[in-house]
Amino acid sequence: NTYTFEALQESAQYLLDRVKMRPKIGIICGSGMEQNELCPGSLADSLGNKQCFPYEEIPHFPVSTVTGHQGQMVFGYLQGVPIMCMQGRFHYYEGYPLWKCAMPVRVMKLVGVTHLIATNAAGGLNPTYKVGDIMMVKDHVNMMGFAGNNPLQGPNDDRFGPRFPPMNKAYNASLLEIGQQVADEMGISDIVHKGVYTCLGGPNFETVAELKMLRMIGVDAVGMSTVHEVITARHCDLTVFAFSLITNQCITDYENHEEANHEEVMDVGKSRQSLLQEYVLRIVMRLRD
Ligand SMILES: Cc1cc2[nH]c(=O)nc(N)n2n1
Repeated sequence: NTYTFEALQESAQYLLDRVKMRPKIGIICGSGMEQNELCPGSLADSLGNKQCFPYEEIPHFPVSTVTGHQGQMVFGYLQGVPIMCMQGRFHYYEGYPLWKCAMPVRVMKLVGVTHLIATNAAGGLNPTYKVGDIMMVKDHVNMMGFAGNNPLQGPNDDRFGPRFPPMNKAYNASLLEIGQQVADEMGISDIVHKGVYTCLGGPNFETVAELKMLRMIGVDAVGMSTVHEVITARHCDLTVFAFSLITNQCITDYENHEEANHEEVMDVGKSRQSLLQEYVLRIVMRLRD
């Protein structure tokens, strides 16, 4: 892991020198596999007097050579609340090691962020989930970690956190409560669920056999991000809330010849954009109070 504490301090300092605000909330805007931008330009655009920093401008940030679309760190105000928002993230399937994918979380920490809201697109494995539903993550299965692929492997820097961080309370209970209350307020509790998320390396989608196995171990939604960012966030003691937009229903029987097609997934993302923004905004407002 070439991102020493000092290197990441330089990344953070670069930003701190250029923005006056000191955000306490960091948002990772999901964009699963070039699918819908969960945190569309519009969320970042709706930030008041925002400042954008393309990743390649920030010292030590990974350069997204693969995806083509340049990610950026956006600072701005959401209804008066200072926010630091990652627009576009790094994925393992693009060729970045997990510690590279998760380094922006440590930069958020060094900028002074205390709360992380992570969003992603995921396949719905729980049969009660519909395309377009939201699943608040109540727990995760670190599938890649089972094989030892972990963002924290290698020497530990105690300035970030402990060598053996607990993960039993990774997803903050009061934030989950707030997420539920906001869903109730918005009258969308019929499409908001609480479930278990797992992250696979990708880039391929899963086979039926793999999905059956994941279902057996209690997974409700499957994606290719978020777990390593949350592990890194908990390591440095950020309070975490995460949710998935269900962009397709995982096919768990051999007779069903449907396939998640890109267009359908994009439409889902677009159709849910304003609802997701409203959802995140209300949660942010509650955090401020
Ligand atoms: C972003 C995303 C969406 C899906 N759908 C799926 O069935 N399996 C996945 N791994 N992912 N990941």
